[in-house]
Amino acid sequence: MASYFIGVDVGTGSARAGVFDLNGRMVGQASRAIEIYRPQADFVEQSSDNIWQAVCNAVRDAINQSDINPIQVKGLGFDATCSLVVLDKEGKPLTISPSGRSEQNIIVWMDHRAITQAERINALHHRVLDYVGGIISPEMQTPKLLWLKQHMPNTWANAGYYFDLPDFLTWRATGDDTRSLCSTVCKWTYMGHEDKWDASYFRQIGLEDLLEHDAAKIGRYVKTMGEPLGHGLSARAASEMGLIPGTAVSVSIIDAHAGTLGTLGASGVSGEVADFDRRVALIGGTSTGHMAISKEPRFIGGVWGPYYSAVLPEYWLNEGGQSATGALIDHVIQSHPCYETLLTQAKSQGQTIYEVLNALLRKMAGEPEDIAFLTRDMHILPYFHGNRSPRANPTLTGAITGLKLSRTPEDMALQYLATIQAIALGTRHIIETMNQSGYTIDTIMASGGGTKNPIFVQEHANATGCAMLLPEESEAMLLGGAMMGTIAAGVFDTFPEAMSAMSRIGKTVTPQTNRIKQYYDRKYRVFHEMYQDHMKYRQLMQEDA
Ligand SMILES: Nc1ncnc2c1ncn2[C@@H]1O[C@H](COP(=O)(O)OP(=O)(O)O)[C@@H](O)[C@H]1O
Ligand SMILES: O=C(CO)[C@@H](O)[C@@H](O)COP(=O)(O)O
Repeated sequence: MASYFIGVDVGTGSARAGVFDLNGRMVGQASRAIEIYRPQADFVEQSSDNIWQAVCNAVRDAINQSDINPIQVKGLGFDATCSLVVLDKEGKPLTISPSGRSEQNIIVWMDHRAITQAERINALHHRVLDYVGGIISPEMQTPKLLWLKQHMPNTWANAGYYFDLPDFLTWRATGDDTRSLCSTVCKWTYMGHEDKWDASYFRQIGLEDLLEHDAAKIGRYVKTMGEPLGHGLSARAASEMGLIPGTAVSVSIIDAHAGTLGTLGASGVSGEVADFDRRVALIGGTSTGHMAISKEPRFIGGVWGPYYSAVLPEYWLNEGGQSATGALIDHVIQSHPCYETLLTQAKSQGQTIYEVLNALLRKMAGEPEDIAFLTRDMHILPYFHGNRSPRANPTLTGAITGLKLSRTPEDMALQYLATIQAIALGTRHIIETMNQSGYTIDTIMASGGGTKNPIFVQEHANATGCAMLLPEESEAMLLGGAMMGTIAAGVFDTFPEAMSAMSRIGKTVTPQTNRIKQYYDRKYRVFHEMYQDHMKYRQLMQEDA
């Protein structure tokens, strides 16, 4: 009987499961929506019970769809967004919300309630900040924990566990509360290269209580991805998922990092080999992550990391990112007066709204090579949810120039295109910054929901001048999770082995023409000027105050 491996991926909008064979071919897949609450501006919350239920249902559906016997499943790997889960001492959900509802027990990664706490931490210039790009982000866990301590003393007093969402999932699956090196290094300031928490940091920021009892609440045991947890799947979780108790479960990973496992080492039919200095993995979902790895630590201001062994053992990860990309595209189109009309049209044609907008752009341009030029007079500064990299400023905001008194579908298509182009220019800015610090990136290994969109992919190639390599298996996060399951089950010994057996390049998209390159060079200048103008406005208004 053939063996199969399951990857579970919890993104911002849904929980997904995929069943894979040892060649990395997916034989079954399912997805379930998850709830999201926004009780006030900058607050974004979820429920760990709701997410666990969605995970179990997705796993059951994926197995049914794949038509395999659960006994053939030999290993599982979980990935998820790096959101903060809070449980009481019995392991029950504990509120983190102004609503007071215990179901709302997750502060989602994109929540910006802790901007003040992050600023306070940054003012201390502690050495752990050297390992997060020089500036801690309110999207990371220690500012959020500080916010909780200051604003929700009851929750603070009653909390028994603080988990990164991926680690919550493996704890719920196995009963083992070991934490992942990926989450703890990337989001919790664990010093992976020294294999310890830095007590002086926790003391300085006022969270020294978290290190009591061997840091039991935030991570007493920290292990590398691929290591098996406890005795595998517990009887309870196995019955919830329709699997066999004892099935191997790997230490978890963050979603973008699983996408990196699923793509960064992929080989190609034309003999492409993985040169990690030249490759960046781009995971385009609600946000976008830009992941590059090196043998030596590279300290790049405004780019998260260097993170030791956060994706591949003994490699340092530099993680660039944009906090709102898919979320920004959706925000711009959903805010347009033509949204409902185009959505109805898309549904009646059995298409997505992106397909309808892409078709409209093709019609407006005449030739596919002319699409980029449609926005000569429309430019967007894409910092609607701050800038994660390389400016590392969560307080920045967005801007659009070139608006008219127009409310036509064509006008909506232009705003949609200009948004994609601005996001692509943000990626160019991040790659340029990485290339000033030792990388020679000219190849983007692309995955995530945004890369289902051919215009998103083509405009990223045009704006950056890089080749976009799309994996044969588009669900790269699920594949990365399944790879971890193969290692936990002892099928492969190392990630490079699993990567070369299970991931392949499917398609390459290259920049279109030299004329488009020159056009994007000009748009890139506008992109920078818009930021400078934005800062000038701020300065002017501060003088006014
Ligand atoms: N079929 C599609 N065509 C174009 N864009 C898509 C498609 N599906 C998803 N997207 C884009 O991808 C984003 C979500 O990506 P996804 O990887 O599913 O998200 P997450 O992992 O954050 O839950 C959406 O906001 C949307 O912009
Ligand atoms: O911070 C990170 C990754 O390190 C977040 O952007 C990430 O977890 C959110 O992922 P999605 O955009 O939902 O795929």
